[in-house]
Amino acid sequence: MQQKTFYDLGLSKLVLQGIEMMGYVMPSPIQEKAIPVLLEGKDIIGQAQTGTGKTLAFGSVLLSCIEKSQQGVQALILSPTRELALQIDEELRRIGKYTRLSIVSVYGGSEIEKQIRALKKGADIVVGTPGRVLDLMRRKALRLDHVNWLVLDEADEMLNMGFIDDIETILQTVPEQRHTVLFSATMPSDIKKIASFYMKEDYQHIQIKAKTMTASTVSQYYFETKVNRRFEVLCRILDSREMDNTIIFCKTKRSVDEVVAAMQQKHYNVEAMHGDLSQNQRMNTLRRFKNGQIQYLVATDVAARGIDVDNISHVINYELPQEEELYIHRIGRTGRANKKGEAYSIVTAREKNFLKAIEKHTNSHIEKLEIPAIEDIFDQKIKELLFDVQDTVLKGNLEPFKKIVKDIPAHMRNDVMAALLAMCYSKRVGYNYQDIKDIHKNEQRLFMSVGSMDKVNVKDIIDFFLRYAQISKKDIGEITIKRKFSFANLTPEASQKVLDYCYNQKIKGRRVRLELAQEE
Ligand SMILES: Nc1ncnc2c1ncn2[C@@H]1O[C@H](COP(=O)(O)OP(=O)(O)OP(=O)(O)O)[C@@H](O)[C@H]1O
Ligand SMILES: [Mg+2]
Repeated sequence: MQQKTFYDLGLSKLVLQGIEMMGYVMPSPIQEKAIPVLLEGKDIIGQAQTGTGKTLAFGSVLLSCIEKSQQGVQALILSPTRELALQIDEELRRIGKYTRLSIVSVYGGSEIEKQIRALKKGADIVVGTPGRVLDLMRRKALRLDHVNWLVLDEADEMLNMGFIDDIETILQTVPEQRHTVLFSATMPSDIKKIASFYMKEDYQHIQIKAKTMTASTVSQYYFETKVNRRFEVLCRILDSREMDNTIIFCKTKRSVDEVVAAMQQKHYNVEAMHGDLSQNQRMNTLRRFKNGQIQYLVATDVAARGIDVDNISHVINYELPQEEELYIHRIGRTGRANKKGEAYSIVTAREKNFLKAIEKHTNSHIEKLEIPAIEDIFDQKIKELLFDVQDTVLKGNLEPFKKIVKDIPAHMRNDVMAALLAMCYSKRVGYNYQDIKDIHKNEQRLFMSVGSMDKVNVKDIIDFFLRYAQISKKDIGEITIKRKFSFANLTPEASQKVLDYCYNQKIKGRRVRLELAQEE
């Protein structure tokens, strides 16, 4: 059977024009199946893997069916987060570019007055988060009595405990004679039961069956490590791989902040994303991430559902999520619209069982990888360096430098080139190659020492700091070891270096404390 094009589905001419402008030719499987049924007027639960175009599946139908009228809001789309509401709004505007329907999005953390004014001007479609929708209803700025289409995006999340009361209240004011449309990549059976309660009896569950529940284009791996080595493993992954945009997920806001601070100390281009940040900060961060100004985003699960950034090459679970479903949504931020992506999870021995449960639940294979070695980091960084060299050659304007090269005796050029590479290398990674090898060797010993105060091998630690901070023994005066360490008489720069190091490795706050005291 020949695959259908968008023209075969029954969408309106203006919507087809919009889709054409977006550059899409073939509908995805969920679009092909769901659009005709929705156009017939049936209620549906649409379930398909992450990144397979569910937004356009419902968006194109709403925009085809709704006609401009003065009656009030005709469609309400609810989403669990502000970012997602805004993203749906943007996608609808692209699809509906030629329809002249007015779309207003409403979400918390943003000036309500502005949203009230926008609604007053007349909205055909409203996209919003439940909290803000309720608020606007109570202020009588948003009336839902002409709503004919109700869409719950990320339906299972919306019908979950956290949102259900709000959804119930909203539903009581939406006319019963309406189309109810639910979409998500996941639909646990207990939630499906709740869902059916809100839908017409003859609703259809349209499910695009795939071998796995996780996106087929995402390869999944895990690294096993000890709890206190998580950050080190994260850095090794980041340093040994070629990555575009990458999202790193943590369980709590606090660990997001900790990871971001530690990464920034190491000069990664990284920002945080979680619910405690202001709406402006969140929007700003997401925008900069989307246009590539930020390479790494460390986030809680607020960024797990629905967020569509097209150049995310990797997702890393710094910590596993609470639920199996969330794993599916998290790693679904990569491998979207048929692109390839990779997902890594950093797990401890204790979490292995849960990882196995995720594998079983999603019917996917999560392959174990060895923690990247220093040599892997070396290979990757040299590759990046040589790439930059190539770029510089292409850009040209090297005449003054070429003159110098000419003067270097031929038999020395190899050495000089190697030295130049070594210099660039140490600049790029912060230390020279031999040193990193030693640091990592000692670091392991240090980590072992961290656990038990009594057995700390003081000499190892001191040697290690001497090497790292590139200071000589004479820079250090007395070292007192009581219940705390005290490095007396360090030069301020040396102190700073040691402090930076401690901070990086998150020894700070653990049982070993290094106290740096200046001479009195
Ligand atoms: N027919 C199509 N051809 C190519 N790209 C498409 C098509 N339909 C949608 N897309 C694009 O694919 C990307 C993913 O779509 P969308 O965000 O709707 O996925 P989703 O199924 O809702 O995923 P999630 O479960 O993560 O919310 C978007 O950038 C969208 O514009
Ligand atoms: Mg979606």
